[in-house]
Amino acid sequence: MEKFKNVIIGFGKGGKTLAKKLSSMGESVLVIEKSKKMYGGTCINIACLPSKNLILNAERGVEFTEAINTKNELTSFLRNKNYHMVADEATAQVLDGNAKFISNDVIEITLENGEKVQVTGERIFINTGATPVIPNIEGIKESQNILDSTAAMDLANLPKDLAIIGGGYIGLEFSEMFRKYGSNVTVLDINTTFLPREDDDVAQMIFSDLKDEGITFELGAQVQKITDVDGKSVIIFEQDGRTKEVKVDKILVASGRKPATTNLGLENTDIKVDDRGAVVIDDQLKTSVDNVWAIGDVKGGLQFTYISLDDFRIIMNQLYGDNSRRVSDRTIVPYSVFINPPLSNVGLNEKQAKAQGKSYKLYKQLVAAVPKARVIGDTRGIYKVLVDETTNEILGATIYGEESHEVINLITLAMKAKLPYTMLRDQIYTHPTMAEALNDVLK
Ligand SMILES: Cc1cc2nc3c(=O)[nH]c(=O)nc-3n(C[C@H](O)[C@H](O)[C@H](O)COP(=O)(O)OP(=O)(O)OC[C@H]3O[C@@H](n4cnc5c(N)ncnc54)[C@H](O)[C@@H]3O)c2cc1C
Ligand SMILES: NC(=O)c1ccc[n+]([C@@H]2O[C@H](COP(=O)([O-])OP(=O)(O)OC[C@H]3O[C@@H](n4cnc5c(N)ncnc54)[C@H](O)[C@@H]3O)[C@@H](O)[C@H]2O)c1
Repeated sequence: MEKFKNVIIGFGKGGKTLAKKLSSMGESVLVIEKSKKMYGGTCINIACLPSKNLILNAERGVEFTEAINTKNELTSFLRNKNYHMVADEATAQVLDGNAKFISNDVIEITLENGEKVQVTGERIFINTGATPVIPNIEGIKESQNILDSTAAMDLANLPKDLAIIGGGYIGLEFSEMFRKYGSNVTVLDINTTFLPREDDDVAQMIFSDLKDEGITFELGAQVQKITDVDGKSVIIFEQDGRTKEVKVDKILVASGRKPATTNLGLENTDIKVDDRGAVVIDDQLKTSVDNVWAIGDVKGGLQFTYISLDDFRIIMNQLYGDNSRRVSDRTIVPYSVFINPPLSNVGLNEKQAKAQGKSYKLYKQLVAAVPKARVIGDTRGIYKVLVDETTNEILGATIYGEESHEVINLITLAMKAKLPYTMLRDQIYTHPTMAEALNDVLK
């Protein structure tokens, strides 16, 4: 049985970065990836980058099938680049196959031709990502019109009528994207509140803007049954005690993603998983077995590419650094939902600050007051920044507005560096930019 210093299961963000780093240091590294179409992992092939490319091209008015072709060219370029980034290292190897633990330190790989090989690793890293949750709805398995986000980005034709089950990250980003390409879109969410974690005023603005774009929302919708009729699908759902239905060409299921641990053979090991199937880790990403770590979505918690990348940093710091990094020191994590304009957040919003009993000063301003928003021609949205009354440090910010996905990183930096909010207020910014709004917002 071949032994490697490092075995990485799954070509995910953290894993590939680790593979590149460790092999460039001369260590032997084996990366096992079950699909040739997934070299480089989820983000570049079927998630962040293709979806944002499609979202942008929808904004630019590109026709749907042309946009899908452009997206395919992009992913194929990135896949090839990512493969070579690892495989071209002298001490690294990429093996195509499905990996499964058969003991704490032995992994069996089923190759494409059905042949099985076993390897062992001095260190093993699980980086298998997450897969869509398919809710238990009558008829969902039988319907020919069900899509996950991957299939939705590979459609040959634009669906005239599209339903989306789930109004979270994927549901919102895809609803707007398909609407812009020309589909009639209905979003069904089981929750009665739209974006329940966001402040009510922000959620209300987004809700009204998306509805103005022509998207239909059915909140508090309990989907009961899906039936295919003449090539279309009828979705029956309960809402406020009434039975309703919607007939569509395709149904995108976007009701969450769960850690990819099924069929990984973890039952053959002492690696613990929680009741949601996530690999249980300690504060340094170690599993319950010595020398086995988990990276990225597979360990549960926040599902973002940049979290997987930061997992890589924690592991490198442990193996070759001063061993100071911990998962629990990752307290300031921003996010952006790439609707248009984007919604971005870092730290506490008002709802959370109130729930925690924090006293805060609130600075807020409508995007309409920002010159750059006029230049862009989209004045929708709001800036909200919460400041600690005693320390003057920023507790959190929500920006719904053009380029918020860039501006939020500036605020994140200020929070991380524990800068007083006055530093951002009095900063010299280039003009015209959305960032310069902080001069006025924080007054
Ligand atoms: C549509 C969509 C849009 C998203 N947009 C964003 C965004 O804008 N920004 C953001 O930060 N995040 C976004 N995310 C989330 C982001 O994609 C994930 O958090 C991130 O890709 C997780 O990376 P990872 O390192 O956990 O592993 P992944 O990149 O998921 O890699 C796991 C790899 O393991 C392989 N694998 C699985 N099981 C096995 C096995 N048994 N043997 C061998 N190989 C195996 C898989 O084929 C896969 O290539 C999005 C997700 C989706 C679905
Ligand atoms: N911009 C980004 O960073 C980005 C973009 C896309 C995805 N992602 C990541 O991918 C993950 C998965 O995205 P997602 O949108 O699938 O999950 P999500 O958790 O964001 O949203 C799931 C939604 O589905 C609803 N839901 C659940 N079960 C339902 C049911 N039976 N019927 C109707 N509605 C139901 C929930 O109420 C929720 O609103 C996210 O958690 C996020 O971390 C990130």
